[in-house]
Amino acid sequence: MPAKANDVGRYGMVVVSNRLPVDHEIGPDGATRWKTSPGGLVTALEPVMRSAEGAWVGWAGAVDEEFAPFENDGIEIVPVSLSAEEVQEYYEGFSNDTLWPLYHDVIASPQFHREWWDAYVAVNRRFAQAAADVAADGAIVWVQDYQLQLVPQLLRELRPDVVIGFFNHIPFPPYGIFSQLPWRKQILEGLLGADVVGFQRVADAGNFTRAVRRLFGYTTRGAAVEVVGPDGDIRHVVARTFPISIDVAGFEELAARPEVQARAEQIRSDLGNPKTIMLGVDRLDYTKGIGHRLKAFGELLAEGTLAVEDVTLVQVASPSRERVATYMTLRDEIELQVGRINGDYSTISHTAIAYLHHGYPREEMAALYLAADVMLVTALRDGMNLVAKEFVAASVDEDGVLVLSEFAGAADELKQAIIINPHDIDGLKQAIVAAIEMPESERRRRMRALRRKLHENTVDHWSKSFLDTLTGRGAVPPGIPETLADGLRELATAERLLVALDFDGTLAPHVDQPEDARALESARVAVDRLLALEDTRVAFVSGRALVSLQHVAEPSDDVLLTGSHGVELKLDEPEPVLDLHGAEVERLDEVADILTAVSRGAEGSWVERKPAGLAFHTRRMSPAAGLSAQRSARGKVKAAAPGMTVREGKNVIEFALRPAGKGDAIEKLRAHTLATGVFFAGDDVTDEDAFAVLGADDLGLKIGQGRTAAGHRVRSPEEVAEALALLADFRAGHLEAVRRERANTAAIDVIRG
Ligand SMILES: O=P(O)(O)OC[C@H]1O[C@H](O[C@H]2O[C@H](CO)[C@@H](O)[C@H](O)[C@H]2O)[C@H](O)[C@@H](O)[C@@H]1O
Ligand SMILES: O=c1ccn([C@@H]2O[C@H](COP(=O)(O)OP(=O)(O)O)[C@@H](O)[C@H]2O)c(=O)[nH]1
Repeated sequence: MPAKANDVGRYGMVVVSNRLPVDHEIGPDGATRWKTSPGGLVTALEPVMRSAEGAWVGWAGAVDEEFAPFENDGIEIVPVSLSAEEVQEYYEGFSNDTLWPLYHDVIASPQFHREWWDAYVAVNRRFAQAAADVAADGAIVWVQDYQLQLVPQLLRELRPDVVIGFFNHIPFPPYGIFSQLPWRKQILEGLLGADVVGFQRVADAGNFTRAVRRLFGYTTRGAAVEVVGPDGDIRHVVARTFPISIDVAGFEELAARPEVQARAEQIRSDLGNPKTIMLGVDRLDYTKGIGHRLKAFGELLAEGTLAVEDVTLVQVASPSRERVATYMTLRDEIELQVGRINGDYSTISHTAIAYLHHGYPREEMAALYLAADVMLVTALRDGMNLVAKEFVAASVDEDGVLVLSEFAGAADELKQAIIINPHDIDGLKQAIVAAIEMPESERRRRMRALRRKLHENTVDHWSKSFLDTLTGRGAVPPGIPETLADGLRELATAERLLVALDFDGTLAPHVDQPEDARALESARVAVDRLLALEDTRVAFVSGRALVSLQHVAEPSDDVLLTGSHGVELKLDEPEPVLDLHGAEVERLDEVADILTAVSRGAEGSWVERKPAGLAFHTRRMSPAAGLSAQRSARGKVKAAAPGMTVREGKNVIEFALRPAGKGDAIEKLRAHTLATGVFFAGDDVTDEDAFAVLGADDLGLKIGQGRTAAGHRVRSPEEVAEALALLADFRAGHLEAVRRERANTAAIDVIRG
C-alpha cells in the first residue's frame, strides 16, 4: 500500500538500517516478490518494530530500483534506493570489505579505497535525509549498525529536535586495529551524533570510549562521554552495552508446534537416525569459523574417534555477500573441505556432512534445532550470534548441548555452554567429543541454566532497556552533578527567589492513576524548608487542572499555584482565576464529545476534562496502540474544532482552548513575586515552554533524558528532592550570612552613633 504524501514526518519511532526486513526479488516468472532478509539484525528488530507501529527506513536489496513506501506486516517500510555503483562501493566495498573485516579482528584483510569511502558518505547522507523526512517532531530515531555510522551526526544536523540512538550489532575493535582506518575520526564523529551508542559486549563499549579519548581527548565517566561542541558546550553521549536477544517466547511456541516437531523427526529419519546430529547454522561468512569446525570434525573422523554411522554434521551455510571476493574464495574453500571430508568418510548410507547452501524460513530453522543434539557455534569473532540463543530457546525439552565460541558475544551470557576457543583445534575436538558423550543429567542441568539465562534477557528487554536509556531515566547518572550544585549555590544568593516546580514526574513519581500521584516525602520536607525562608516563594506549575493539582499536591496556603498549563492561577488570592466565555464552554463540550467517541474505541484510554481544555490519556495502553489512538484523536479534533492548542506529553495529548503554556505561567509568577532568580524543574515536553523563558540568572532542571533547554539534568524525583534540599541549605546559609552582615553593619552604625 503506497504511503500518502502526508505520511511524511508523522512517525514517532523510526528505525534506520541498511537492510529492510524484506528484500525485493524478481522471481523466475518475472513477478516481484518480497522475501525476508537474511541475518540476525532483522530477526531481532522485527518484533520490536511490529509493536511500535513505526517506520523502517532501509535498502530493499535491489539495484537501481525506486519503491514507494508501503506497509508490510504492520510495519511502514520506507525504501532507500542504491545504484549499482553504490551497492558495489558502499555495501560490498566499504561496509563489507573495509569495515566488516576491520571490526572482526582483521580475520580477512580490510581493503581501503577512497572512492568506497566517498560512496559510504553519500549513502549515509541519503539514509539520514530519508529518516529526517519521515520522523515526527521530537521522534525517536534508532540507527542500526556499521553500515550507517555517519547517520547519527548527519541526522542531528538535519533534525536537531529528534532523539537519536545507534546500536552496533558487530564488535567494535580495539584501538590498535581501529586506528588503521584512514577515516577513523569521521566515523567517531558520526557515532557521537547519537544520544546513546549501544554495543553487544562490555569490551566493545570499552574499545569505543578508549578510541574517543585517544582521538578527541574527550572526558569519559563510566558510560558517559562528554562531547565538546564548537562553542565549548558539553553534550553527554551514553556509550554502553545492551546485549541483543531473540523473541524467546515466539521461538518456544514455534518449537512446540506439532508440525515443527514432526518435521524434526522427519529430518532425523531422513539422516538415517544417527545417534548424534550435530548442527551448524551460519551465513557463509569467514567470521563464523566454519572451516575450523569442519577441520575438527574431519580429524575426529580420520582418527576414528567418531564414525559416520553414529554422527552426522548438518551444516547450513546460507548465501551471503556473494559478490565480495573474500566471500567467493571462502565458498570455494568450504565446499572443497566439505567435498573432501564427504569423499573420504561418507558411505552409501551415511553422509558425514549434510551441507546446505540455502537460506531457510524460521519454521525449518526451529525444526533443525529440535532435530540436533549438539549445536556448534565456532565463530572466530561475532557480535552476538543469535543462532546460539535460538537453539537454547528451541530446546523446550531441556536437552541438547551447545558448544559456543568465547569470541561470540553470546558467550558473555550463555556461560553454561561448553565454551571453546575455535583456534585451538585440539580443544575444539575435545569439546565436540565431550558434548556427544555428555551424560543426560549434565546436559539437562546445563540446558536448564542456559534457558533461565535466556529468559532474563529477551529481545523485548533489549529494546526496552535501549529505548529507556535513550528517552528515560537510564541515561542520566544518579546523584547531583557538581555543576548543578554550583548552580544552586549561585542561585541561592538571589535577592528574591522563586522556586517553581512541575508536579508529576518531578515532585511525584509517575503512576498509572493520576489521582494516586503524591509528592515524595523528601520533596515535601524540602519544599516546607524553602517555604519557611524569607524572600523565597514556592510555586507548583502543572498541566493538571488546578483542583486536581490541589488534591494530589496538598499544598499549604502560601504555595502559589498554576494549573492547566498556565491558564488557571492562584496567586495569594483565596479563589483561583479563570474566565471562560460562553462560546469557549460550548467548544469544550464539542471536543469532549469527539474524544469520548475515540476513547470508546481505544480500550485503556480515558478523557479528562479540565477547566480550559481536555486531556486524552493513554498511559494504560501499549505505546503503539496509545500513539495510534492519540493520532486519531488529534485528526478528529483538528477537523471538527480547528484552532485548539495541542500539546503532547508523556502518554497524553492535550487540547487547550488558549495557547497559554508553562512559559506564560513562569512569567506571571515572576511578575507576581518580583523574583530576581527563578528555579524551575520539570520532566515533560510541556515543561520546555518554561525552560525557554528562563534567563541567565535562573536555573532550569530537567528530569530524565530527552531534548531540553534546561541547563541541568537529574535522573528522577528522588534527585529533585535532593536538589531542593541543597537549595534550601544554600539559601538558609546565604540568608544567615546576609542577616549577620546586616547585624554587623547595624552594630557598627550604633557604635558610630
Ligand atoms: O545484511 P547482510 O550483509 O546480508 O548481513 C546480514 C546481517 O549480518 C550481521 O548481523 C549481526 O547482527 C546480529 C544481531 O545483532 C548479531 O547476532 C551478529 O553477530 C551480527 O553479525 C550484520 O551486523 C547485519 O547488519 C546484517 O544485516
Ligand atoms: O537459513 C537461515 C540461516 C539463518 N537464519 C537466521 O539468521 C539469523 C542469524 O543471526 P546471527 O546473529 O546468528 O548471525 P548473522 O547472520 O546476523 O551474522 C538467525 O536469526 C537465524 O535463525 C535463517 O532464518 N535462515
